[in-house]
This record gives sequence, C-alpha cells and structure tokens, in this order.
Amino acid sequence: MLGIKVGLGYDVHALVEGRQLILGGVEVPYERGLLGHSDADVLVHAIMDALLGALALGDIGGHFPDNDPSYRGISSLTLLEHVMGLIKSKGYIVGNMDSVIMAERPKLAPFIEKMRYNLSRAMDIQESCVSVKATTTERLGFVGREEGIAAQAIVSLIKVEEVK
Ligand SMILES: Nc1ccn([C@@H]2O[C@H](COP(=O)(O)O)[C@@H](O)[C@H]2O)c(=O)n1
Ligand SMILES: C[C@@]1(CO)OP(=O)(O)OP(=O)(O)OC[C@H]1O
Repeated sequence: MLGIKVGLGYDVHALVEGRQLILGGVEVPYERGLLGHSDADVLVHAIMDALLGALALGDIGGHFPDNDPSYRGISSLTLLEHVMGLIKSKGYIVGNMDSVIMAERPKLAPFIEKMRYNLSRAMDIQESCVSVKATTTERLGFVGREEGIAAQAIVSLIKVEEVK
C-alpha cells in the first residue's frame, strides 16, 4: 500500500483590540490581534488540524484543551512541534504543506517568507515544501468586514518506517 496520507485544516479567530497579531509565528504589526486561549495563531492552528486529520488523530481542541491553563498564551509553534512529535512517532514525515490566510487587512505579503521559514523549522522540512498564501475576501463576509481572520491548510504525509 502507498504510504501517503493527506489532511485538511481550517480555523477562524476574531480580531480584537489589545492583542498581538501572530501569524505563522510572526508578529505582524497591526492595530488589532487575534483572540484566543493560546497566541491564537490561526495559520498554525489550521496546519496542526491538517496534520492531525491526515492520521485521523482528532483536532487541536482535543489535544490542547482551551480550559487548560498551561496553554494560556502559548506559542502555537510550540504546539506544532508537539504535533510533529506525534506524527513522527507514528512513522510519518511531512511531504508538503500548502495554506492560505484569509485577511482583509493588514497586507501580509512582506511577512510570508518569515512565516515559511518558521513553519519549515517547526515541521522539519525544506522551505520549498512549505507554501503560505494570502487573500482578501473582496470585502465580503466576516473576513471582509474585518471581524476575523481565517486560514486553511492541506498537508501530505509520507510513511517512512513501520511502527510496531
Ligand atoms: N491580507 C492580505 C491579502 C492579500 N494579500 C496579497 O494581495 C494580493 C491580492 O489579494 P486578493 O485578495 O485580491 O487575491 C494577493 O496576491 C496576496 O498575496 C496580502 O498581502 N495580504
Ligand atoms: C489552541 C487552543 C489551545 O488551548 O486555544 P485557542 O488559541 O483558543 O485556539 P482554538 O483554535 O480556539 O482551539 C484550540 C485550543 O485548544
């Protein structure tokens, strides 16, 4: 059997005043940030759900409950490293990851390369296998009204060893 799996992730966080905007582990200068129990890095959350989904391991809410004080304010890149430990323990590595951030503002293009760098480090893969894109939603919907930011991610996993 071909040892390839794919997984899909999607997440949304509300934009509020008094919070930092963290996306792909990058602090993006902006007048508002995303609300959440962790640093609310919506891109990393979508990626983690894609990784977990590929192996039918549930979702991040199950692995990192939002009523656990130890996750309050935690960097989502740290959570991603935990998820990667789980993926590797099952005998898989990441083949590639593609993603899109839906945000009306701010302009994210200047920060995309740093996000790809951070993600490639956390996922232990080459940057050429890590894609991050940004789009507005043409002022439509909750993203267009700047009420929140959404992200979607897809990953492929490759089986590298048999796990007993
Ligand atoms: N928050 C965002 C949204 C989009 N971009 C970049 O702008 C380009 C045009 O966006 P569309 O919504 O018209 O597709 C696109 O190529 C994005 O790279 C951005 O930097 N930040
Ligand atoms: C990441 C976790 C970790 O506590 O907190 P939040 O930042 O609130 O993120 P969410 O996407 O709502 O769900 C997962 C949470 O458990």
